[in-house]
Amino acid sequence: MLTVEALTGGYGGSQVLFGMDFEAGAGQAVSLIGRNGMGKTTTVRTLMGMLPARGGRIVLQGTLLTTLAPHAVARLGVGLVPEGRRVFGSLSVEENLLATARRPSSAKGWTFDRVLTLFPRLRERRRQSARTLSGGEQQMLAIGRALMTNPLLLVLDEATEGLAPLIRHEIWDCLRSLKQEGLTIIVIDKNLTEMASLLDRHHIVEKGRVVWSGTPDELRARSDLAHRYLGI
Ligand SMILES: Nc1ncnc2c1ncn2[C@@H]1O[C@H](COP(=O)(O)OP(=O)(O)OP(=O)(O)O)[C@@H](O)[C@H]1O
Repeated sequence: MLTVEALTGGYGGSQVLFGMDFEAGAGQAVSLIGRNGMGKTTTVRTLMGMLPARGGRIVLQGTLLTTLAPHAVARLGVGLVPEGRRVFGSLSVEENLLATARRPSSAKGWTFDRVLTLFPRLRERRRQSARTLSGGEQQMLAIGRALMTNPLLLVLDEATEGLAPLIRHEIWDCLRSLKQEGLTIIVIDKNLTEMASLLDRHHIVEKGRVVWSGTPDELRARSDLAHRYLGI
């Protein structure tokens, strides 16, 4: 579905990605984990076309993404829930959702009504401006906005950061049901235990490359890895 091969990139004079390699099969959920500053968000920005790749390839269902602009990547079916929940604060919940809406390609696609059914809290607050929502509600809105683009691949960068445990559980439940519907998911997150039941595979990122990958069970059995690469 998605293949990232030997990807290099960075900002101006500083190289951050030194040959990222990973895959997400159709309908799989995979993680990028690792300590701060190791290149996870930079990988996401490069995948989305927000930063140019300097080398390597990103291929989505046979299409090379590496040279495409962000709007073209989004149109091919990659939906991003960015770090820091960037919703439009002055717009209402409804306006935020309609701003990214794309006509569903099938009857099963995401519509305004379906997103509000997934997140009933947003239905109650549909006319409220986004900046007055709680952190958890803004995160639900950020996920809802990404779903309104009817993605094939959903990428979540620290989607549960700073949220209360109960709200985090709601978000994981939502991601599990999206996966059951066949969506492919990439998550960057620090909650290893909570994400385990969603994920098929973890990828540990260290200094701009994947240094280990395996199932959540395999990671659980390797406390040395968690200590060395995740600082746990
Ligand atoms: N806009 C930028 N300009 C220059 N350097 C940047 C920029 N954004 C990030 N970096 C640097 O790139 C490196 C990787 O950052 P990145 O955000 O990809 O890490 P990360 O693994 O996602 O960590 P975190 O969990 O802290 O977000 C860091 O050294 C960071 O300081």
